[in-house]
Amino acid sequence: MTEFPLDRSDIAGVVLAGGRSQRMGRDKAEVMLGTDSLLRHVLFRLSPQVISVAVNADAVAEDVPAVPDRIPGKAGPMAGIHAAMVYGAGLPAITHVVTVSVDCPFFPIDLVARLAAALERPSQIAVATSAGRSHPVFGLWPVTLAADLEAWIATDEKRRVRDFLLRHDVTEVAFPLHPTRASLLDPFFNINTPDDLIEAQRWLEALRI
Ligand SMILES: Nc1nc2c(ncn2[C@@H]2O[C@H](COP(=O)(O)OP(=O)(O)OP(=O)(O)O)[C@@H](O)[C@H]2O)c(=O)[nH]1
Ligand SMILES: [Mg+2]
Repeated sequence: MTEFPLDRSDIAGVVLAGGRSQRMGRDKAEVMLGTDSLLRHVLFRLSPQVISVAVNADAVAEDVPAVPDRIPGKAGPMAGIHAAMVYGAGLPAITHVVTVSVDCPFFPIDLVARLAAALERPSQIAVATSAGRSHPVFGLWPVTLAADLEAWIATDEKRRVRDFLLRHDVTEVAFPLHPTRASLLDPFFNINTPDDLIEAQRWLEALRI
């Protein structure tokens, strides 16, 4: 039974890194931004926010558990979110998993605290928004939704995270843009291409005091 408010010890974090990185041309988890890989940036941000971390991928270079997809095929990030839910359900005392994407190194340091504070019911999902856009891979998910998500993925329509959310009780949490020395950084800035990586390097510089 979920007790509210949720506490850090109720939540496991899973980094979604199971994509093909086709636009980048090499595994985004291992791409370097400054002196660290994108995966290390994301793990540094996520680890203080949750009781334990894992990575949704077949194998991981860091010393954290790998949580492979359990559903083959074209479910995309939904397969990763499903694997995260099943993983969380198997851990003692975990009621929720938070998912973040390996290609967003600047996500908020209060992501989990704010998503958790927004939840009003055990079955509710919290997702992040910024600048009026929602970021459904940055979600806080009850692990009890795993079977429902698996059944939904198994039907043949086109599957998008947004469509799954439309069928559920969802609360959206708006995060502000982050002031830097240059201009305002969207904390969910997403690195897909080599050009995005160059832009991320500029943001990293702008964030340094
Ligand atoms: N588990 C899993 N995660 C995925 C899959 N496809 C994408 N993702 C994840 O979803 C998030 C957003 O995906 P994209 O930005 O499209 O990343 P990507 O698919 O690796 O990159 P592209 O091949 O260039 O589209 C990333 O965290 C990916 O790792 C998939 O098939 N399985
Ligand atoms: Mg993709």
